[in-house]
Amino acid sequence: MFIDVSNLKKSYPSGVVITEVLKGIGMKLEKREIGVILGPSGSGKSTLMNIIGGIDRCDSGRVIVDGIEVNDLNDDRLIDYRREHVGFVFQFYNLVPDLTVGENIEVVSNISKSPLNTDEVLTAVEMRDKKYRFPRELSGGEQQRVSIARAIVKNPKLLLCDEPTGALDYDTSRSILRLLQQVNQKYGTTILMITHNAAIAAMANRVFKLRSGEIVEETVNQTIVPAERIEW
Ligand SMILES: Nc1ncnc2c1ncn2[C@@H]1O[C@H](COP(=O)(O)OP(=O)(O)OP(=O)(O)O)[C@@H](O)[C@H]1O
Repeated sequence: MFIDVSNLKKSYPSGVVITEVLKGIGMKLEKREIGVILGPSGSGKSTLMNIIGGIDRCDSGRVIVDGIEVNDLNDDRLIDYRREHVGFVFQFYNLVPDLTVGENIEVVSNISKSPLNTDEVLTAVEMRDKKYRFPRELSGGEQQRVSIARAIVKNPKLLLCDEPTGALDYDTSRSILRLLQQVNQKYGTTILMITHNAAIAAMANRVFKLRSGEIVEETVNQTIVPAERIEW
């Protein structure tokens, strides 16, 4: 099992009370699968993803990613884990405005152990011809393509996407989802994606529905729908 989460709990203090945001989550995802997390706002989706990605820590429970017991890592090892194994894509692209597209990717590849070639990933996301542009010269969809290139250049085992199409229009969203499916197939990257859009679940192997910090439904799709055929 590539991702194996069990009995994961996390609370945050809010004022004088402590709110339990994750109430004993269990979930599994196989290597090379795409998993989608659905759930209403505030249900704990980002918290769960951030703990799997080593951005945040759980209070109790276990998170094992490709044999690495993430919850046991000290701070230095957690940084190494994030740097070597996990790519992140967020709703907002977080590109460095003063660097070109190519440079935005190279800042990551320069600190990676076994990076892919910058031109290769730019070609994979169909942005090779925009290598010398600055982020402000790109559309939202193009910026998201660059942020996906930046996430995959380190050749991560795991790509975590938090509402990757949240700021994009319909057609652009579908092209980004198609790109994520291509990355999954081309590089064998396991992908876990948060979305509000239930239609997107059709492109996933497994779908986890989260409500108030609990997984209330898990679906295994027998047929995976290509992103370009998904409509909403
Ligand atoms: N650092 C934090 N400190 C305190 N409370 C937090 C913190 N991070 C998240 N929370 C709370 O935890 C709950 C779950 O937040 P989370 O961001 O995981 O939900 P979500 O399902 O991803 O929501 P959305 O779809 O709106 O992004 C929310 O009530 C939020 O206010």
